[in-house]
Amino acid sequence: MNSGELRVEQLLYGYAKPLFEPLSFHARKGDVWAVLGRNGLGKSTLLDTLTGTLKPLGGRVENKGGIGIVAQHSHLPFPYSVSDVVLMGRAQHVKLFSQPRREDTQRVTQALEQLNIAHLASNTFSSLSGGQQQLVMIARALVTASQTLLLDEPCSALDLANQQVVLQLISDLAHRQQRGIIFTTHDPVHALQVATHTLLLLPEGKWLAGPTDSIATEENLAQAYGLSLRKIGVENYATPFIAPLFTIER
Ligand SMILES: Nc1ncnc2c1ncn2[C@@H]1O[C@H](COP(=O)(O)OP(=O)(O)OP(=O)(O)O)[C@@H](O)[C@H]1O
Repeated sequence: MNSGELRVEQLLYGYAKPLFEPLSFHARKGDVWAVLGRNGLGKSTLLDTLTGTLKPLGGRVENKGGIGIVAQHSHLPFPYSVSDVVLMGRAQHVKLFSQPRREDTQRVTQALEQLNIAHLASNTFSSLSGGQQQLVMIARALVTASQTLLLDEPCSALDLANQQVVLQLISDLAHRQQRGIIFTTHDPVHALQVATHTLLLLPEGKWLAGPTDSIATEENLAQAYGLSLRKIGVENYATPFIAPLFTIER
């Protein structure tokens, strides 16, 4: 197994009983996996199981190179500055009670610049908006050594432009740095834009996993969301949009 790989075999996960039929998929380095599915179906619980926070009820999760996670919401108990929060991502590199090296602080500055939040470096993390906090936690993930990164709804609090910044970073992390990425989202367009592979969680414990083109089809998405929808192409633009065929009654 290569660094940055994550293999899930016959995994049963959940709380009192499994949420899904045995789940198997293989995220290789350089892959971007999107996890799609309705509210409360088990996306966050899956990520918690992959990191080992939650014990599997059966089956196996194998990983090489370490797993880092960007949670949906982060509460920090002390008034840390934004740059300190990102520096925590270098914990494996900075020895306890020693000063960070120049390389560590450079990486932190670079990550803040990549996310267009360098101007917030000395602000207190808890004083930021939800979306700004989300960007800081993604910056922290950028500077970690973990070769597999899990991101729980990384775009949920972001405006349209910042969603694209984060999706571009996800793509860069996979393709340029050859990390393995798994992210959850409620927007199937995000999967179509950046995910090489998709895990689609369906009702009644069913699931589908494989290359995004073959999984995120109109038919499968309609089944997942219980809604008719169409993929609509835009000229000179690679990614189709998803339009729900739903009319609001007035
Ligand atoms: N600590 C817990 N103990 C028992 N059941 C839980 C616990 N946390 C979550 N659940 C249940 O597990 C199921 C999956 O929850 P999870 O948070 O993984 O869903 P999700 O797909 O991430 O949802 P959303 O899209 O709304 O964020 C839900 O039915 C939820 O009520």
